[in-house]
Amino acid sequence: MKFFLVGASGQVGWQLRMCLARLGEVVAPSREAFDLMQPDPLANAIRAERPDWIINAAAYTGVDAAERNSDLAFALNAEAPRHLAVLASEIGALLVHFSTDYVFDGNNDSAYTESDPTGPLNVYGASKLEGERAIRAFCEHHLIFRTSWIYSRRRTNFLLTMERLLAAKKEVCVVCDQIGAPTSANDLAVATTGAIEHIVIQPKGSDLKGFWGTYNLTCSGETSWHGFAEAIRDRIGQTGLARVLAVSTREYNATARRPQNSRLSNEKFNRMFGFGMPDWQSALESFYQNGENVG
Ligand SMILES: NC(=O)C1=CN([C@@H]2O[C@H](COP(=O)(O)OP(=O)(O)OC[C@H]3O[C@@H](n4cnc5c(N)ncnc54)[C@H](OP(=O)(O)O)[C@@H]3O)[C@@H](O)[C@H]2O)C=CC1
Ligand SMILES: Cc1cn([C@H]2C[C@H](O)[C@@H](COP(=O)(O)OP(=O)(O)O[C@H]3O[C@@H](C)C(=O)[C@@H](O)[C@H]3O)O2)c(=O)[nH]c1=O
Ligand SMILES: [Mg+2]
Repeated sequence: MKFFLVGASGQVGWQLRMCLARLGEVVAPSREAFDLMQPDPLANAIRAERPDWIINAAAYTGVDAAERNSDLAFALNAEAPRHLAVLASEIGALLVHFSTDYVFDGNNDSAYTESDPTGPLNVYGASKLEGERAIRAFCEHHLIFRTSWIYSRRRTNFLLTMERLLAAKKEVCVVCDQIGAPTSANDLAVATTGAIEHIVIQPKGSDLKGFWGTYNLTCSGETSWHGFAEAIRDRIGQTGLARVLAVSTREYNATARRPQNSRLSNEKFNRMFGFGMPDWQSALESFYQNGENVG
């Protein structure tokens, strides 16, 4: 089995490259080999490789920056997935794509299910929603995993920002009124690989139709960004770290609006694939105890 992985240098892509190798050959060209903004070289590379699966872990993930770089966000998060979906259909490949809690407006009282109405509050969320729609429209055999609050040792993420601020400052102000589930890139890659494996091992001739579609996929449980920051501080366990002060979304006043409720129900994924993600606290514990890429 052959996987063509786009975005292998990102948080999720990096972990996927290692996890997917368990199931088959992973072709993961570097950014130098192609740019998602130029669809032709990428299409040629994919046609030449003829992968069984195309995995898209690339995206424009700067949430605040997207507010002023809307064209770039839509090019990478909506146009590029559309090209990949058309191509996947053309060569008969199966397509895996990732989306976000930020497709929702956050006004729900309970955890979002896959069929709840969307309503992005920011450009990043709107561009990701358009990417989802393109994939559904152009490639029937797809898996879209909506995840949230990803952290890893790579690139930029809230955990790395907190580690830096906690060591450098006396006080760090963090919003306490946005609720969601921190999710380790490693756990997400393990679960994605497990889902693919579950499909691949279905008896020959099985109808796979029921598997295709959109799934929430996050660590289980919930906290606020403030709760996450406190947990990070506790896990670091050094003395002399900054205090974590709770502030409201209004007080923090970020550039982009973000949903108050980012909770995603994982019930559909757990039911369809027969396993689930760890809770966010034990995932964070394992991240600090064991590092990434174990187990
Ligand atoms: N980060 C998060 O908290 C969350 C992320 N997601 C989604 O999960 C997926 C993975 O996110 P994450 O791992 O954090 O992303 P990262 O920002 O860590 O990585 C982005 C990847 O996209 C690649 N990329 C960006 N622009 C281009 C381009 N023009 N051509 C080719 N490749 C490009 C980057 O390559 P390069 O190294 O060359 O820049 C990198 O490999 C995305 O779909 C994201 O929307 C969903 C919810 C939460
Ligand atoms: C750095 C920082 C952020 N915050 C707030 C701002 C915001 O409401 C929240 C998170 O801020 P960040 O900018 O770190 O994270 P953000 O870029 O909003 O993270 C999002 O990224 C995209 C890609 C996703 O898909 C989402 O699931 C989510 O992970 O925490 C503080 O309150 N204090 C701080 O010191
Ligand atoms: Mg950010």
